Amino acid sequence: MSKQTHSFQAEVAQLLHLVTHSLYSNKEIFLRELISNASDACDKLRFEALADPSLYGDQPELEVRISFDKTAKTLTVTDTGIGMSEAEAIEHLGTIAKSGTKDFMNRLTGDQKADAQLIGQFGVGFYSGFIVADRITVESRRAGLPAEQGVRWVSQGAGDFEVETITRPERGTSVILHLRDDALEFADGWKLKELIGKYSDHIALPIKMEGETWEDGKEEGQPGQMVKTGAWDTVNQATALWTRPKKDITDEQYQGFYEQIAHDWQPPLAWSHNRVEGSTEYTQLLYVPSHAPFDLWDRDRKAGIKLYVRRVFIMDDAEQLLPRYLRFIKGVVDSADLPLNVSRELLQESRDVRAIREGNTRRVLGLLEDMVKAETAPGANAAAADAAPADGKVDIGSGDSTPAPEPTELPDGGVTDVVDKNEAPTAADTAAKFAEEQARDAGKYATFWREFGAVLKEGLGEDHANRERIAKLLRYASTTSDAATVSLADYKARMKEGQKAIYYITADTLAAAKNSPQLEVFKKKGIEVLLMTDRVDEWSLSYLREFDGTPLQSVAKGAVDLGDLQDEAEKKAAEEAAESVKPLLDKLKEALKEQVEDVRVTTRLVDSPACLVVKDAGMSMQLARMLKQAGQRVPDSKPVLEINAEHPLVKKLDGHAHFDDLAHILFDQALLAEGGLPDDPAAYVRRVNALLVSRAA
Ligand SMILES: Nc1ncnc2c1ncn2[C@@H]1O[C@H](COP(=O)(O)OP(=O)(O)OP(=O)(O)O)[C@@H](O)[C@H]1O
Repeated sequence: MSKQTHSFQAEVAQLLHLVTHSLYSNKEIFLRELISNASDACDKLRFEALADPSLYGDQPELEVRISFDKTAKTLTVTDTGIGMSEAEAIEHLGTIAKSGTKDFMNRLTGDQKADAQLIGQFGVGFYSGFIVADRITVESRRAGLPAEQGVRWVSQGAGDFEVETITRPERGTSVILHLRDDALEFADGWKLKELIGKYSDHIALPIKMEGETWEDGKEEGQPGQMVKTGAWDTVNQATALWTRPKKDITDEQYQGFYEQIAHDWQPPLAWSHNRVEGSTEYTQLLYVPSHAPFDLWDRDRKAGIKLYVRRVFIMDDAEQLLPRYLRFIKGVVDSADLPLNVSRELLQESRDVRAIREGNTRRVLGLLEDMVKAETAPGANAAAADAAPADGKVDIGSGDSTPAPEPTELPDGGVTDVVDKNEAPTAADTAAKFAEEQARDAGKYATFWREFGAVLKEGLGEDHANRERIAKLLRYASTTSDAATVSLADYKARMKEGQKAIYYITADTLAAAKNSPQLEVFKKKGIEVLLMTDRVDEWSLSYLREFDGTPLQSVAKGAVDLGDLQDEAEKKAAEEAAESVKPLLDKLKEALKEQVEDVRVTTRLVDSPACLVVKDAGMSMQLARMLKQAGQRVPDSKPVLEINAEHPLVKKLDGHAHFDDLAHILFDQALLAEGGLPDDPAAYVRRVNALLVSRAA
């Protein structure tokens, strides 16, 4: 077929412009992106070939070859992966299927470093080739298609690309970059090897380069040069990182692997690498990222765990391997038990998967607990070091050569971690290492909480089995701390003598929570109240009725019962006040019968005249508002108006000429004070103005 010219989808053209301009200062990332695509293509072939081994044809090797030609100014990345048919090349290299790409463009900041980090997350990988090339030729043949059905795709990275049919004897893809004059540094063996080591060492597939050797000039005075030997050498480690013994892996390598699988160039906060043995056998390598992705709140967001079965890549985003509330975790699970042809449907039913999921959950919670320990016990001693390594990293036995040491049974579920006992360090070593790790880890949990705390809270409702562990990890702001640093245990330790509950309030913002009239009596008595402002708080706390034997009590629900914190005299005064204003309460009830369920005297107010509360079992007004905003149906329920009998405004009410207006103003103000809006704001304004005028007159 003759050449056809196609236009890029408008978004691609726009993207190309952005990519080549904004990433120019970080040129070298193109190689990582192209190798990553080549590796994905090989993974795809390996997976499809499980069902149809003939796809391998006469080329069983899966590998990536990188070659360059200084004279022709080209750099070529070739893989023996799945390849592309002509239609696929047009589709995959000419359009962007992902809806996230628009988001990508909106997020480009002009700050080149930040933008470079975004590139991988949004899958604009291939186009990064245009940072260093003024023309890219892609030659490909899809596995299973005959040699005559190869395709050549050529583009200069502007508005269009050309496609023609070619004969290509080999399966797979070659991406040929025609280097720009200012990118010729990449047509160099040393440079390329350095970049492969930096970015792609952990690709579980051989990356090969042709060997070079020095040849002296043939004649006197002629300069020598490097010449190709014709032998292809593997230049990366080419073993799946998670199968290597932990002691052989450096922190930099763990971080490099994280970059590769998470497409995140900021180092993770912590990781945990274990082989688990027992009735279900698997290796897990799980990372806690240091920042939230842009789509953390997207309900359809992909999960971050890659599933392998005996080192064969099976799928990305295996959502069954961790509960949803840990969806921010990235990593790899390699199962020894699952069948290679496992499907997503099968995963849902598998007992092994359930065991892995539970094991992963425990491990992540353990990692978080270790971060907390590192924060709360600086300078811990060797005894603590014996109990737990600071970052939860546990030694792993060798994947291949060394037989795994005997595991010790853990009481909680039959899974075990393999600890290489032969390598046991001395107590002094451990203590020194632990102290060093702690210094490094200080502040990590605070970072974690800031980024992911709100997601972890979902676990209260989602994961009954681990609810207590999750509860210990929660952090809130409180009337003693604006920062979300107060744990429920801290709170309990500070409770007043005679205090029977952990008090909290939910609101839209910290300011609204802090200044809520409902807090007045708590402030007066110096009782700490937790301030909750996450949308998920109210819902999640409905699953946490108590912590360590102490009930949690919303200060905006039910009547305040400060129990022993109120002395007899106060109780008596309150009862008397209630009696004396009874006729007023009846009148208010009548005036506001459309708005409120009841009117009663309160002891929770000091400076404000009134506030609104809901009944003990009722949905808080804050949650009701949130649900309504989200378009959900909310059962109609009216709040209770509580009035402060000591307040001058309340005292003035009885017998006032504008009683009805005042009653409504009292109600609307109470609503405003706790973050709501009057049903009829104009009527509220009218009433206030009428009163102001009548006073002025
Ligand atoms: N070497 C290759 N072999 C086969 N298909 C490829 C190759 N390189 C790219 N493709 C196809 O082109 C598509 C677009 O590649 P691109 O790098 O732009 O995004 P991506 O790989 O999907 O995303 P990301 O870079 O985030 O992994 C790929 O999804 C794949 O289908």
